[in-house]
Amino acid sequence: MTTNKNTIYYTLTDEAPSLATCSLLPIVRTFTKAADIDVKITDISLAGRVLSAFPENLTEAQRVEDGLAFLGQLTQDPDANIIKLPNISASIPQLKACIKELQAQGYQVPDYPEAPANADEEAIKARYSKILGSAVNPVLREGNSDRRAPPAVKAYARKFPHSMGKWSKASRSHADYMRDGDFFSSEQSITVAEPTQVRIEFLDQNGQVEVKKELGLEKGEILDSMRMSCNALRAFFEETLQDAKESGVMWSLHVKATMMKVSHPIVFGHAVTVFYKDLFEKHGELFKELGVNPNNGIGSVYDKIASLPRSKREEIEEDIHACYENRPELAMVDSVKKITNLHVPSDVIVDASMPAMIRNGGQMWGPDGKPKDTKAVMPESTYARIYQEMINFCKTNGAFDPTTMGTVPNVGLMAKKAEEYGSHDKTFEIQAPGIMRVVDAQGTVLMQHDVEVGDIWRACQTKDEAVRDWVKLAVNRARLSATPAIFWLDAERAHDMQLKNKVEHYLQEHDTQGLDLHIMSYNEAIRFSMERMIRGLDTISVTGNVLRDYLTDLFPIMELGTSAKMLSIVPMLNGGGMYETGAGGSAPKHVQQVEEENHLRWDSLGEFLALAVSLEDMGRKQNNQRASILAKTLDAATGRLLENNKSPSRKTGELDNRGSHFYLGMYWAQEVAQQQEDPTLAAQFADLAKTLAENEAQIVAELAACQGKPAELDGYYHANRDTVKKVMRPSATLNTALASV
Ligand SMILES: NC(=O)C1=CN([C@@H]2O[C@H](COP(=O)(O)OP(=O)(O)OC[C@H]3O[C@@H](n4cnc5c(N)ncnc54)[C@H](OP(=O)(O)O)[C@@H]3O)[C@@H](O)[C@H]2O)C=CC1
Ligand SMILES: O=C(O)CCC(=O)C(=O)O
Ligand SMILES: [Mg+2]
Repeated sequence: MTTNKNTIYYTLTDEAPSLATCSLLPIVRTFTKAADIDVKITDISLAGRVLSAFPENLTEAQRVEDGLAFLGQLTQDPDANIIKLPNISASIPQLKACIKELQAQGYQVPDYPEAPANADEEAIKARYSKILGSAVNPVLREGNSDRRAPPAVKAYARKFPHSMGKWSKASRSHADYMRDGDFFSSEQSITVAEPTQVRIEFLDQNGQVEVKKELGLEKGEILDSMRMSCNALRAFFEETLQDAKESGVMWSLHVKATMMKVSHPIVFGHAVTVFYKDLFEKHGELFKELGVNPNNGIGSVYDKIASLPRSKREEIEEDIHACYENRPELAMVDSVKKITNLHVPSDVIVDASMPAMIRNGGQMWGPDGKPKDTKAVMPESTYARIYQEMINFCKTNGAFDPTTMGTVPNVGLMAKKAEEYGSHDKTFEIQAPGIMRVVDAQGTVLMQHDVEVGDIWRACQTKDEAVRDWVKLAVNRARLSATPAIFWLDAERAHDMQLKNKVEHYLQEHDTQGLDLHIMSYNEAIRFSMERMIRGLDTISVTGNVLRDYLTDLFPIMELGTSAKMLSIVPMLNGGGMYETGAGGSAPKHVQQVEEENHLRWDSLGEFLALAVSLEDMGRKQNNQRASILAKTLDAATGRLLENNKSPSRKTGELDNRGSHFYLGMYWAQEVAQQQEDPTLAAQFADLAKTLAENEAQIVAELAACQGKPAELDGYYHANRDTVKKVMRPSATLNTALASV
């Protein structure tokens, strides 16, 4: 691998962020080339990953580099400097749609074989399984996570607060979770003293052993195992549905089928077959023949029945509608298009969906398009309880106030596929009654669970090195921000107690004098943080991987309206840096708005913040003074952009993503032109600063003129880059000004 120390690797991803990149990069490169920095695009989009997985199916000209493999290696390089935008963590329906689009464009990639009929199809499925779900982040995140709202961003939220729904004390919204039979209630955990080999085995009722997986564990590594009972899960869904029906509250499901890519789609599938029980009972045989997969949502039924004769299809559709009669109202993703919460597993993703509901006064959208109180069902009680705590808090204290509230940054454990990130190949849906167990080389049983058909069993690994680095990061962050830091570790969780030992041990490696560090259970920790937050005080949350994911949407969405405005840094274990843009996803709804009205409401603030720290790092590590100047001036420009409220508006016709990029470019050019550390550099940008300021009205008008009409992108997952460039760069005046530098 040849890498250049003066290169920033900027990822090309999917949906809204990839559109934004087409407009932002030409501006960024205008600046970075003055510091001899190359900003290179690396394709890790879903379509790019599909294409690179099947080179033999493509012509020479169609083949693409495996961007993810390249960046995966780069993460080990101490000079790595990567800017990572959010990418699609694909559900099966998203993957299939992407494949279909590529095939229509002439790429002969194979169909996704849901039920492989032979060895070839097995092999194809195995290749695709590496692309499904959270397939990018665990590979690139070779470090722990440091996510926070910089002071300028907090100041912006205080000056221009987003709207918050009102919380009524009489709200009936609540989180509902399993009280027994879930992963939480069965979790076991060990730490191995020395490097060792273990086997994950299934022991059937006849005493036959099947080795499911062999694992090498490092010294000090933590291994967890847990079981979710299928019967308990289904009974729980049925109870929650009946309870919601009787009490007249809406029902919604919140899982993370992308990150927990094996276990949560199965959980989602059970919700579908319990909610539409009568339908699946009546048509079970036919659905099996048609290949309906409830784990893909009720959308899978609609897909598969499309080929049936009209009368049969209508009968089934009527049976679907009949299910709604006996069930509570179901939360909707799009009530106009009749897309429910159970349509596809990637539409409602808990990290974003629960905060959105809480921000909205505890309500979600009902089938009639009206906001309603809802029962938010999250089977895994491990994490669901924090949402109930926040709901209780809002019922008592009212909605949070963005103009006065403090902030809760996060230091999250995720390096080296920590915790759930590494669970995919160690998660099993049980096929027969028996025992799942972890056995060492000597045959000693280290952990075991009785299991029944349909249960989900999973194991997770956490490396000692990752924990040690996480503790260090927490101590440094607490010191740098002079803020109390809470380790969220639950005394009732076996895994957390293993972690606690390590935390206590590794804290001794640091000077913690004067720091305010605590270890608290999740409920205590969230209450403590919220109590402080409404008094304007800040509290760092130091958490495991799933809470990292959940909290870095939950708090920012209350504080800033969106997690897109977070600074999100991954200091890599080997010394390199990855700078993520915000803490949110790829905003599919935003693309729809572009297609319909040519307005992109994506806020690139996360990209601006990430680029500034990336340049700062480049300046320091490569001794590139111009990079340091660009970092400082970019920060100042971002501050002005926030101060003057030049962020994208949600409304078509008003300033959008492209307009905010123009303002960033103008302010940045002005800041560079004004600085005195490097007069040659200042002179280089004086003309641009002047031209952009003089043509501000003209450029803004050109950027507004294109809006209000549909925009054709020639593809969704694999849009034509030239077409997208035209759509995203409609101002001739701006383009000419940039080209002249
Ligand atoms: N780091 C990563 O790679 C991540 C990837 N994902 C992936 O993203 C996709 C969508 O996930 P989803 O759970 O819907 O979450 P998103 O964060 O994409 O969307 C939730 C909502 O957040 C708001 N939002 C997010 N980013 C921005 C932004 N930059 N500017 C303005 N508003 C923003 C939008 O609200 P509004 O509609 O009100 O404008 C959006 O509809 C999935 O494929 C998921 O797998 C998700 C999280 C992280
Ligand atoms: O890896 C993923 O699928 C999602 C990651 C995510 O949501 C996050 O890091 O906040
Ligand atoms: Mg997230």
